Amino acid sequence: MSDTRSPQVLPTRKPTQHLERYSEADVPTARGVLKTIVFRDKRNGREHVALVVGEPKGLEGVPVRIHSECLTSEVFGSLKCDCREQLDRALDFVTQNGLGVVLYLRQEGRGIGLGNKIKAYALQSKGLDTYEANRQLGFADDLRSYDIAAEMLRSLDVRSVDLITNNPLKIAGLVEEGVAVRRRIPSRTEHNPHNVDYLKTKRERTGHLIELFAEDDDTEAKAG
Ligand SMILES: Nc1nc2c(ncn2[C@@H]2O[C@H](COP(=O)(O)OP(=O)(O)OP(=O)(O)O)[C@@H](O)[C@H]2O)c(=O)[nH]1
Ligand SMILES: [Zn+2]
Repeated sequence: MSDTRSPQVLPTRKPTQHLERYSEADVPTARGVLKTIVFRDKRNGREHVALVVGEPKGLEGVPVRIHSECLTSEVFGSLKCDCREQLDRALDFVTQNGLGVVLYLRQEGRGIGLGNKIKAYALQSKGLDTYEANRQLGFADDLRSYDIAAEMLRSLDVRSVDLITNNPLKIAGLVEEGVAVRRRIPSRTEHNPHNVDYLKTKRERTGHLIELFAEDDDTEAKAG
């Protein structure tokens, strides 16, 4: 992953306080020790996790991945999306860097939940794309909110973030919640025959900054 500078936008929204910092412990993993902090949402009891490497307190430009739960890929190895690989790459990055935070948010299926995501997959197997399937089920394209992530970052006293993402709406959502985003770090993953349409749809419908093919690099190089 390499750094791509983007201008910082000033925060706009008043901070919320929905989370209780509930528990924390050091957890040994194959990549090294991850300080694991659980936050509980007082509104619904949902538990979100901050995995912390190093001491980000008071620092600017902390590498941060805000990752939305995807049980199907992360636990069962589904090839329909690139979530598991994005999580793996982000954990590689922060552990090798010796500093960084991965926020693991329980917003499965962009917020519609596991059961509805599987309903959406059933519709996709009949030809709908990921957003059309959501709409047919009566949901908006993306139900996630970034107030939770912003609150977690405030609790960790992270001053500004270098965000590991391809999603410009995620950057905008965070800034709106008062997080200073210093730059974007692209989240590069491989495509496969099962997820290539999903990745293309994200790129076309929500402007995800994904390079899928070799010619994408050529186009960018020519444009630049
Ligand atoms: N509703 C729905 N959710 C999906 C589908 N495929 C993956 N997801 C969920 O999408 C979430 C990940 O969001 P993405 O839009 O892939 O990526 P992002 O987090 O917005 O952007 P990045 O930061 O670049 O990864 C996870 O919670 C997945 O469970 C789908 O077909 N339908
Ligand atoms: Zn996924």
